[in-house]
Parts: sequence; C-alpha cells; structure tokens
Amino acid sequence: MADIIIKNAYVLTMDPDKGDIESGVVVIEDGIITEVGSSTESTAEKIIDAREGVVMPGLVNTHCHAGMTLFRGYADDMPLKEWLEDHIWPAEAQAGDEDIYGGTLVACLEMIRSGTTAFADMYIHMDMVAQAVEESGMRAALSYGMLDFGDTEKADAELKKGTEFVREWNGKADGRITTMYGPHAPNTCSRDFLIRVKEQAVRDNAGIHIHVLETEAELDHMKENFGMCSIHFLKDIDFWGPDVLAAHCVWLSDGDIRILAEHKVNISHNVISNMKLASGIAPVAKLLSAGANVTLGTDGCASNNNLDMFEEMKTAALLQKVSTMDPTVLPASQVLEMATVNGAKALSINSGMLKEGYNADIIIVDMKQPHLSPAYDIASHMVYAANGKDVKTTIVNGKILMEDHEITCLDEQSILERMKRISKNLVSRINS
Ligand SMILES: N[C@@H](CCSC[C@H]1O[C@@H](n2cnc3c(=O)[nH]cnc32)[C@H](O)[C@@H]1O)C(=O)O
Ligand SMILES: [Zn+2]
Repeated sequence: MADIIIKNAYVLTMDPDKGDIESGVVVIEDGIITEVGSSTESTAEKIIDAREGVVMPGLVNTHCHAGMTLFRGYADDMPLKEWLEDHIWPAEAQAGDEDIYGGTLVACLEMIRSGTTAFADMYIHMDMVAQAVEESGMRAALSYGMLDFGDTEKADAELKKGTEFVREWNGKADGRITTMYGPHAPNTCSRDFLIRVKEQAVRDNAGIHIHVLETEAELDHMKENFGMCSIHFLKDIDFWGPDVLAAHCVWLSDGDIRILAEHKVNISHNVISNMKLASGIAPVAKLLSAGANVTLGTDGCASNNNLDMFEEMKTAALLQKVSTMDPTVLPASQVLEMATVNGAKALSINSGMLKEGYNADIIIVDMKQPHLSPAYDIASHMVYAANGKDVKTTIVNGKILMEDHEITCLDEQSILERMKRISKNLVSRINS
C-alpha cells in the first residue's frame, strides 16, 4: 500500500528518459517516488486528483539567507557595500536566536507556498535555522556563514562554530538537513582561513558555500591585494571542485569561466539580487555553454525582496536574452533544469526529477487560471507565465506541507504574528 498517489496530472518529470506525461500518475511511498507513468496498479492511503494541474519536481533555491526575511524592505535602493556595512551588519548584530528562528519560519512558509522544496542557506544562529527547517518539513543544505577579515582569533572562533554546526546537524530531520562550510567571500575571509576551511571540508566530506565575484569591488580588491581575481586566487589554493557552491559569479573573464567549468563548480545565479543591488549581469549563457552546473538562487529577502523561484526563473531567462541580444539563450527548458535538476545536483540531494527512487519532493501547479490558458507548452508556462502563487500543493520527503493552498505543516498565523512582534522589537533595539 503506497502512501500517496497523484493522478490525472500533466507530469513534468524533468527526466530526459521519460519526458512529459500528458495524463499521468506519481506514486509515493516512505518519502520516495516509487512509480511515474500513465497508470498504476498500486493503491494508496491518499489519492490526490491533480486534474488541470501540473506535477513537477519542487524547486531548489541554491543561495539564501532565510532569516533575512527580518530585513525585507529594511534597506533598499543602495549598493552592496553601503547596504551590507552600514545597514545589514549592524542590524544582524542585534538579532538573537528568537529573531532568526522566527525569520526562518517565515521564509519556510514563503518557500513552501511558492513551490521551493529545498534550499541552501548561509547565515547566523544556525541552530535556530536548523530547528525551523526541521519543524517546517523542508529540505535544506545549511552552513554557518564565516568571515575573519584577517583576524586570527576571529578565524579560530568562526571555524570552531562552523565545524560544530556541520558535525551536529548533518543528516538530521530524517535526512532532510545536510550541512556545508560557509566561508563568506574571498574578500572577507583571509587566504589562510580559506585554506583551513577547505581542509576541514575535505576532512568532513562536506560541501562549501561561498559568495564569489558578486561585485566589481571584490574584483578590484583581489587584484590590488593579490594581483589576481578571485577565481585564480581560489584556484591557487586548490579551493575549486564539485563540492563548491559559488553564489553570484558575476564578474568573470572567459578564462575564469573555463576554470569553473573544468573544476565542475556549482554556480548559484542570483539574478534578482544582482539587479536590485546593481551588482552586474552574470555571464550565465557562457557558463552554461562551457558546461558549468548553473543553478538559481534568490539570495536573502533584503536584496530581492521575496523568495519566489518562479520570478527568479523568468527574470534569469529574460535578462540573459536582452543582455546578449540573443532571444534563443536560456530557453524555458534549460531554465527549468537550472531550478530543479541542476539545483539538486549542487546540493547533492536526490531530488530535482520525478523519477523512481528519487525523493518525493513534488509540487502541483494549478493550471485552471486565465494567465495559464491555453496550455500549448507547459515548460514555457512554468518559466514565462506562472508565479509562486500558482503552486497549490507542496510535498517534501513524501509529506504534504501544503494542500490546495492550505499550509498543513506549520501554524502560519502564529508565525506571522510572531514576526510582527520580533521585527518591531528588533528595529527598536537597532535604533536605541
Ligand atoms: N559570521 C558572520 C556572518 C556571516 S552570515 C552571511 C552574511 O552574508 C550577508 N549577505 C547577505 N546577502 C549578501 C550578499 O548579497 N553579498 C554578500 N553578503 C551577503 C548576510 O547579511 C550575512 O551577514 C559575521 O560575523 O558577520
Ligand atoms: Zn548571499
């Protein structure tokens, strides 16, 4: 007896061996997809009739600071350096466990509602982030964000905290939580610190999540201090590999692109954050044609300002077309891969496809709506017409977290009430 059968759906499998199934079924048992096809002999505890719906893999957000929902709209319309140093960092210094716990729960609600089933996070108070993820039912690759600014005492303290977190939480929440090392960026972490982090990550068989070349200022800083850009600098210390998830990668030369592709680095393209902070336009079309694993991320809510991965997909497709003056780059099918298959690969999770043996991380999109009619090409609609509000059901690890737009895993009202209270108190502490 299976747990759930989803039937009468248009099944967007993202599996090259199976393609799309006009009217199909997906069978789920013990958190795993056991059947994908046009019919099944199985029976199940629960049947979901997904008539007029698209069933597809949940979206994977490969770069986030989930707790930054606390700072949504807190500091807009300024460049990264001012934003981070004059507003965000002083504000974060006032944030406590309860603030980050509450902010992360709001982020989980927002992601579940908009079809994200897994995300990669790099933040602070990570025990609270992990606790919120455990309660939400979501899947996440979590890292404590570390920076030392060349201060060896801070380096030791940060690496200790990062290591404790990696070892404490990896595999928790029924395997939904994995952990990574999170050195903030090449211009905020010293060379020695980055070498130590890489050694520790190899020792723990853990991935590394890092910001790279988001701004031209970082490129200038690295050239002035090391006579080379971040990509060559990190290559020099044997940093690169398929265990690395590099967010942004905006200011790249063609040689940098080749290095990233050759070392099978996972890249998280954060198009809306890059546009909002006027950081630049990442050479995504070139990275993809060089064979790099390019994925999509939202960054935090203070530089987006939401976590809607459907918006991220559409914006990524459109910006590359206009910036290259080539409407054929980043076709819908490729952008969908970035947000599912590629994202799952970057986080080393067995999701991103509706395929037997894969995690049952699945969303159902309601197609019975004017802006999704008619439905000639489903992939096109998912990228160019749909948005996060069209997701009506979200399943992670075979558990229904939202059904027909009703959140079933968390008490949404109390989470939103808590956010009102903690954000008010936080801002008054910041301003006192
Ligand atoms: N342990 C560190 C905290 C690092 S967490 C990750 C950091 O990345 C910051 N962050 C958020 N968005 C961005 C971005 O777009 N670029 C660079 N840093 C960001 C975020 O505000 C947070 O301070 C410390 O002592 O400050
Ligand atoms: Zn970031």
